[in-house]
Amino acid sequence: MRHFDLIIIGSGSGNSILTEDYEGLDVALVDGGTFGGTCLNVGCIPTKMYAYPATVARHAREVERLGVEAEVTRVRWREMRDRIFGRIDAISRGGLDYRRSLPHVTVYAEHVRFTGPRTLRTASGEELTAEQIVVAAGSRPVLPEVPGIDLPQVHTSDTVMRIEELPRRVVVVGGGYIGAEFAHVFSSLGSRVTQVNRSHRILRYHDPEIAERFAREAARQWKLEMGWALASVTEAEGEDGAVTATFTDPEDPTLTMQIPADVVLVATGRRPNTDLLDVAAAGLDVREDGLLAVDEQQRALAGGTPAEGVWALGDISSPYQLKHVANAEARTVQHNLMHPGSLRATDHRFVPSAVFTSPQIASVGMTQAEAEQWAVEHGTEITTKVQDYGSTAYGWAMEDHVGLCKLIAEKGTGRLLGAHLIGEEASVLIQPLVQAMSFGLDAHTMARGQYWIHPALSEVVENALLGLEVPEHSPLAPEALVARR
Ligand SMILES: Cc1cc2nc3c(=O)[nH]c(=O)nc-3n(C[C@H](O)[C@H](O)[C@H](O)COP(=O)(O)OP(=O)(O)OC[C@H]3O[C@@H](n4cnc5c(N)ncnc54)[C@H](O)[C@@H]3O)c2cc1C
Ligand SMILES: NC(=O)c1ccc[n+]([C@@H]2O[C@H](COP(=O)([O-])OP(=O)(O)OC[C@H]3O[C@@H](n4cnc5c(N)ncnc54)[C@H](O)[C@@H]3O)[C@@H](O)[C@H]2O)c1
Repeated sequence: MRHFDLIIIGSGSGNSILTEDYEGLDVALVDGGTFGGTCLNVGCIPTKMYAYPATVARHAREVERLGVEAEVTRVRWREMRDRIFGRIDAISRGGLDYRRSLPHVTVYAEHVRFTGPRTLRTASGEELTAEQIVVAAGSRPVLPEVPGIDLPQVHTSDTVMRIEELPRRVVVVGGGYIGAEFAHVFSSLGSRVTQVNRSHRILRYHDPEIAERFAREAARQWKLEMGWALASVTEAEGEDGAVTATFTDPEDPTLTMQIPADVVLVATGRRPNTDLLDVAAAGLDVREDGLLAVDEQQRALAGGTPAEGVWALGDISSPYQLKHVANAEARTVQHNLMHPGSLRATDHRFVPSAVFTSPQIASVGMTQAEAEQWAVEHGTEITTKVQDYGSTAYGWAMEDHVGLCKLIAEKGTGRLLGAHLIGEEASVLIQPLVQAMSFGLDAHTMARGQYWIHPALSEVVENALLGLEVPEHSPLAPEALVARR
């Protein structure tokens, strides 16, 4: 048995806790998977390194409307893959070597399970205890339990980015972030893609106006099938290496659909790794959705109250499943471990997210339906404005007929409640709106209290702000900015 001051389970966002402030502590960093976790190795970073060239290829395929003839003549998949993972694998290896080089850090490259409060057992049988434990053990893909799910042609986001060739035909199962991003990557690079979703809406947590616009664009780029659940995957007869994915209608299982494919990518959600950690042995609370229960200070809960010396962050305890949220929670834990007398809470008020497809999608705050409900509960009114990219000068330059910026605000104050964008660079355009919401800037002051570069695409945000029915003299507006307007 070995006792530590601090054990961190998970080298993804958990790894970033270890700054020089921790040099005086005896620390164990435990990870049974690839060092650096999901975002670096199999998540945000490699997907975006594929999504960018895919977007470039998509533009080349669609530039004819601007009077330019171009075509994608060849995609060198292996070269792209090796460039991407040449960079990523080196960062992962370098991170592991660096941690191993630190005298105060012991790295355990194995899985652990709880055997009691603040007591763990490694896969090789060693018992570890600590004064403080940080659980940052993440999540993993959920696979439907259907025949053929273990065939080598069936992939998840963990494996599909390392395949040898760009597949001719890809079936993407699932209509969430991961399904959408990979459908974009493979179809733009040249695979024939069919995306199949169980429900009749893709990107179901997005504002319906955005999700519908995306579904329209997706259906133009690849085949989109809604209302089918994966039933089985079988080896295709007479076609070497190919498979047939069979789907049934969840409302009438006698209705089936069969799609031939070279790769089936399953993107049907991710589940927190609480079950693999035996958190019950430590007496920790697990929510109905499988997340480890935490409070705003990131303290793990046991019987509804903070468990002594146990913290959690990221996908294991966060319903957002987003890296910037995991990072923010890691900063909270980093502070709280060192300052037990002045604990901080994580700010989860305005969490943005983006889908890196073509067009991109970005969103923060309430959808229109959520804002309407909020207004009823608070005895107030909302105002909304939808501004097309195509109504701005840069939108004309792009000959854009897709992009839109939808804003939702409180009528009486101009307080921004939600922002939802689809279109070119939506993930970048949204950031000033996140800033305004985070710092309480009202819509009119945001529009008129600063210059907007003409004729940049950001004018779509300016015009959307000006289109909201909000007061010019908001009670929220800071004095200095009112004077400047
Ligand atoms: C394909 C894909 C694309 C994504 N794209 C984006 C994006 O664009 N933007 C965004 O914000 N988010 C994105 N995400 C989500 C983001 O990757 C996660 O929210 C984030 O990485 C979670 O970080 P974490 O530290 O909680 O967990 P992880 O980074 O998963 O770290 C957990 C670590 O714990 C280890 N571990 C688990 N159980 C044990 C155990 N019992 N013993 C020892 N070690 C254990 C694992 O091996 C892993 O390394 C994406 C995810 C995927 C899958
Ligand atoms: N850009 C980003 O920020 C980004 C990118 C990728 C992933 N992520 C994170 O990863 C998480 C997981 O993403 P995801 O796309 O796997 O999950 P998700 O929950 O967003 O979507 C899963 C989809 O699969 C469908 N589905 C479920 N079971 C099915 C079945 N048997 N047959 C057919 N369809 C089925 C669901 O209807 C749903 O549309 C997300 O919640 C997100 O936070 C973020």
